[in-house]
Amino acid sequence: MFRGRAFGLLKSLHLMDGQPNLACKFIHPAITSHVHHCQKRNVDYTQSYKTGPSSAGGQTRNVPKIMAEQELPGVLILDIGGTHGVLENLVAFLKKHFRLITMKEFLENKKEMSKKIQSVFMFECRPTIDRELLESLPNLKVIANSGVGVDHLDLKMISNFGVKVTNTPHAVADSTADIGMALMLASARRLVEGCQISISRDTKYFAVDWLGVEVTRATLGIIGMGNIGYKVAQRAKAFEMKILYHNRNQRKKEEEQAVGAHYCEKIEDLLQQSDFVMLVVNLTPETCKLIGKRELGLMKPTATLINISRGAVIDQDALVEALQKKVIMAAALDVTYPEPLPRDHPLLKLDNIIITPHIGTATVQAIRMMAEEAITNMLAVLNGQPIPSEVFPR
Ligand SMILES: O=C(O)[C@H](O)CO
Repeated sequence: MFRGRAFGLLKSLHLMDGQPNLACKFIHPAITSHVHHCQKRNVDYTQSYKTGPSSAGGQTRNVPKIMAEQELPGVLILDIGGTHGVLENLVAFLKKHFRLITMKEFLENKKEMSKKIQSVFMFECRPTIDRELLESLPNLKVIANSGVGVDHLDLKMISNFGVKVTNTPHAVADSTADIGMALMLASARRLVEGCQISISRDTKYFAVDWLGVEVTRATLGIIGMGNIGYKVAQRAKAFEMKILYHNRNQRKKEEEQAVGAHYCEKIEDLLQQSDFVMLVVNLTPETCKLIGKRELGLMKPTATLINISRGAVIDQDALVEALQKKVIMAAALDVTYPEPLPRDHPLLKLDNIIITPHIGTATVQAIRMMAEEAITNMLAVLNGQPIPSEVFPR
């Protein structure tokens, strides 16, 4: 079992002394649909920055045109923790146009700064956006979240303050789908146990006593066919898997055809037929504890449950019981509640589970794209332009 701390967090506040004056969009060319989305809105990508030296895998990235001839008095608060090396060049680029400060610095100079802040730029769940913070930022216009999940934000309360929220659904898709596949393969082929056997140099071990199952041609049930779910389906197709999916609101006919997926109107049908069930939904009041005792009981005893969405989508007590009693064969979770689990949590005592510390987007590429997508959204709001990815209160 693998446990650890979540990757470094980036959080920032963006302060503007005057009106925003960036002719902006900030985009990674690999986010194709996002780019198309922006191109339809006449975005001008005439600037670029280098993510690092080419010898170290650095690339040239197009960024939005910035009206450098205009005065740019903005202040951007940026706490990028462990991601500093990865975002170094992006930070240097931003520094040309904004003054950068940290959240700590903001809190220490709240009185002087609070009126200047127009945007909060956050990675993961930091900083905490509560009523007190919102009350201290009278000119706040946007909270640009790096990540697709916004369950840590009280959207209604934020909207009541007249503040917009944006997210990064495109930047996260590939890396999160990769983690879904990695968990599925690792669980099926018992990679973590295998690693432990190798490390302990267990001479009594024979592979035939210790078999996994194959992912190839197995049935995968994807719950939530959004950007990430679709990327999972594309990968599963390469493994010749039979792909079932269930969406609460919408059937996705185009995606279905592209990957040869079958739509299950009833989640029960998907649960009963799948060898692997992968959860890729947003956490909302409707999806909270979507998978409980009843749903686990519908799954095959040979099935594996994979969760790359949010921990609370599963009733964890029910999962513990199902794994203990072998109602299902195994689980592989990148998300739990809380994160990390307390040391004595029963999930951590099971041997038919893999748990990773919410690393779906913990890649160099994803972190950069998330920061870029968030900045694109942030600048769009500040400039009164169409917002590529706005999240609305429900
Ligand atoms: O919400 C997301 O996109 C991931 O959990 C990373 O923040």
